[in-house]
Order: sequence, then C-alpha cells, then structure tokens
Amino acid sequence: MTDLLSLSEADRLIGASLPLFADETVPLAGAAARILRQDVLAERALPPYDRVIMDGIAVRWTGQHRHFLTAGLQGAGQPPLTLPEDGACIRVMTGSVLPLGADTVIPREKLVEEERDRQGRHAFRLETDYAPSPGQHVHRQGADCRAGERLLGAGCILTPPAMAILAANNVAHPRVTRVPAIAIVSTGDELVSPGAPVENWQIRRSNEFAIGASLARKGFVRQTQSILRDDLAQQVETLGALLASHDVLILSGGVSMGEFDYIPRALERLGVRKVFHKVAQRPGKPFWFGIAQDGRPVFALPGNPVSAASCCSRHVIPALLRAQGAEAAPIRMVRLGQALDPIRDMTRFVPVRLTQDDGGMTTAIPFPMPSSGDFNRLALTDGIVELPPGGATREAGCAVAFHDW
Ligand SMILES: Nc1nc2c(c(=O)[nH]1)N[C@H]1C(S)=C(S)[C@@H](COP(=O)(O)OP(=O)(O)OC[C@H]3O[C@@H](n4cnc5c(N)ncnc54)[C@H](O)[C@@H]3O)O[C@H]1N2
Ligand code: MOO
Repeated sequence: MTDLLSLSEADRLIGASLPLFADETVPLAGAAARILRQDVLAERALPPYDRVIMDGIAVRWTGQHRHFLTAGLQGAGQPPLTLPEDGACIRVMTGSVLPLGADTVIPREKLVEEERDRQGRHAFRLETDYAPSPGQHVHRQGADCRAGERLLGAGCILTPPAMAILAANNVAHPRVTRVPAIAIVSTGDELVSPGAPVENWQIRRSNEFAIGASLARKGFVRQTQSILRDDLAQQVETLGALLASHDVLILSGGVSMGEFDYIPRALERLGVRKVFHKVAQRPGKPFWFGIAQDGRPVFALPGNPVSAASCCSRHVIPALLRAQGAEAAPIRMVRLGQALDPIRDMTRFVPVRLTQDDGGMTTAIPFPMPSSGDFNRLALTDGIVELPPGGATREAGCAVAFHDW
C-alpha cells in the first residue's frame, strides 16, 4: 500500500498538469459568480462629488443662524446649485450633490418648517438645543476610493460586492474565464438510464447525475453525458470524439483490475498521458488522472458511487476551480461531532452531515458508509471530511478538512 501516491502528491501532480482555461468577455449582467481575468481600476474618485447623505437642508455653518430661508431645491442627478448667502439654505435630497458654498447638511427631522414669508419662500428653524457638527452628513468626494486605484484583481470570484464594483467603475463587459465544456462519461455494460426498463442483473446509472450536480453547484454548467459499453474499440472512438469537443473529461467506472476495465488503455491509445493511477485514499483508490496531448485534463474516477462522489468533491472540483484562474479558496475546517479512526496508510474520507453545536459552531456528524457501493443514504450528508493517514483516533471536537458534495 505504501507505494500508492499520497494525497498531497496527487494534488501537486494535478496542479502542475492543469491548463488555465480560456477567457472571454461577457455582458456584465451574465458575469455573476464567474472568475475575473482582468484587474479593475477605479474609473474616477468615488464618490465623484461631495454627496449629501441625509434628506434635509444644506447650509454654510457659521454658528450665527438658527433660521434659514430656502433658496432652492437640489435633487439627486442635478448639477449643483449655489447657496446665495449665510443664513440661506437649499433643500437637499440623499444622493444629491452638495450645493456650491454649502458645507453642512441638517436632517429634515431636526428642522421645524416655518410659514412662508412675504415672497412665498419657505423657512426652516433648527430644533431647540440641536447643535450640528460643521461638515456633517456629507460624503466627501474621493472618500471611498481614488481615481485609478486597483479595486479588483484577476482571479477574484464575482461575488455580489465585486459585481457592484464592476458596474460602478464602468466595466460593462468584464473579461472572465470561459465556462469549460465538460463531458461526463460513465462506463459499464450493466448500466441502464433512468426511465428505461431494468433487469435484476443491471443497475441504473447514477454517478453522472451526482457529478453533474456537483459541477453545476460550482458554476460548471456546460455539461454533456455519455455512456460507454465495456468495448475497447467503441471507447477509443467515443472518447476521441469527446476529447475533440470538450475541455475536460470526467469518467466513472472501468479503472480498476477487472477484465473489462479498459478505460486506462483506451485513454492511452488516444495519447492521453497517464499522470497517475491509484491514490492512497479510501474510498477512491483506483482514481486515474491524465492529460491529453493538447493539455485537456481527464479525470477517470472509480465507479462505486461513494468513491466517484468523493473523488469529484476532493479532487475534480478544486482542480477545475484552480484551472479557472481562481485565487485559492481557504480549506473549510469543521469539528468532528463523533470520534473517527483514521486508516494507517491511506487518507480516509467519511461522509458527514453538518450541524451546529450548542455554541453555534459547525460540527460534522459522521455517516460512515459500510461500503463505497452504499450511497442511498448519502443525501443525509453534506459532503466528506478528510482524515490524513495514521495517528490516533480523531476524537470528537477535532478539526478536520471538509469538502462539500
Ligand atoms: N481486484 C481488485 N478489484 C477491485 C479493486 C482493486 O484494487 N483490485 N478496487 C475496488 C475499488 S476500491 C473500486 S472503487 C472499484 C472501482 O472499479 P471501477 O472503477 O473499475 O468501476 P466499475 O467496476 O466499473 O464499477 C464499480 C461499481 O460501481 C458501479 N457503477 C459504475 N458506474 C456507475 C454509474 N455511472 N452509476 C452508478 N453505479 C455505477 C458498478 O456497477 C459497480 O458496481 O473496483 C474495486 N475492485
Ligand atoms: O475506492 Mo473503492 O472506493 O474503496 O470502493
């Protein structure tokens, strides 16, 4: 067993072999959750003008006046009016430019509206005892950012705040990573599609739906599904066509020691270079990974459903996120809700359900599956925890790495 590849070595080899996916420009509205592939500089100082942040009146505060005659109405989106003299005010709205000559905004609720004077002008009186701070309620030009300041860098994910920054800085067509076309392929003469009649010696194919859902959750929505029979010639032909039309291949089944486990041979015939076969992990030991001549990655996962799902979460998804040019996301650590034993010479993956302990901390309740063919209770779980090889029992409360489905 010790000659098997360690998980960290598998990570390193995958990382060193992966291509960087191509980029494209897209309309801003369709860019949410994509990976940015450009830097974004502030279009101009923001806010671009001294911005009123309370509805009320704008005055030049000298401390001499508590009674102000209105000299105009300044709405948001209008060019600045000019305050004529001390003791006058301009009614202002949140978001409007501060009138020229004014320096302070008094909120409407601190004002008492007075009768119109003989010229029909409104007047406002400050509430008794109200003492404004000079300069208050004005968001100064450039307080948020300077013109030309770097606001976003290549590799960031377009989160809700990042989307707002793109819009506010006039990036109408951001450059983002193109969503790769992914072929999800299953192999096996025993497999029958949902909806078709099934014999007692056959099983319904399910891995591709789990893998497809896992990919879709991370934004990898360009997917096709294919089934290969246990026939080497057909596998070579179909895989060749899929390699020509997709950026990534994710296979399941046909990678262990069976008479009909042709996948590694079929891939090598197509010039896909084996980077590794078999990793010191359970489930998922027979995981095969290779790179086609033009650099496209091929992940061939073991067919057992828990193995395929675990390899997808632990290896495939992180690798695809990296190939998008994304900044490395921190590994999520959770606390074990119950003790788990590690495996002496292999990394152990255990399905877990996330809950909260009494202190509100995220806690992982293990749902060990008796075998990697037992998957019909996996829907009770949120993902897997990873126990590195060897060492003592990981007691309840121990922090472990978590990977969601
Ligand atoms: N002599 C050995 N035999 C096996 C070894 C080994 O080291 N030596 N490893 C075992 C382990 S561990 C695993 S995992 C499996 C992996 O086998 P394959 O990748 O070749 O997968 P298959 O044999 O094709 O299928 C295994 C199992 O999974 C079912 N399956 C396959 N595809 C699907 C699908 N799309 N949806 C649902 N279920 C699927 C398939 O029917 C089999 O029951 O090998 C062990 N053997
Ligand atoms: O890798 Mo297999 O996953 O243990 O059944």
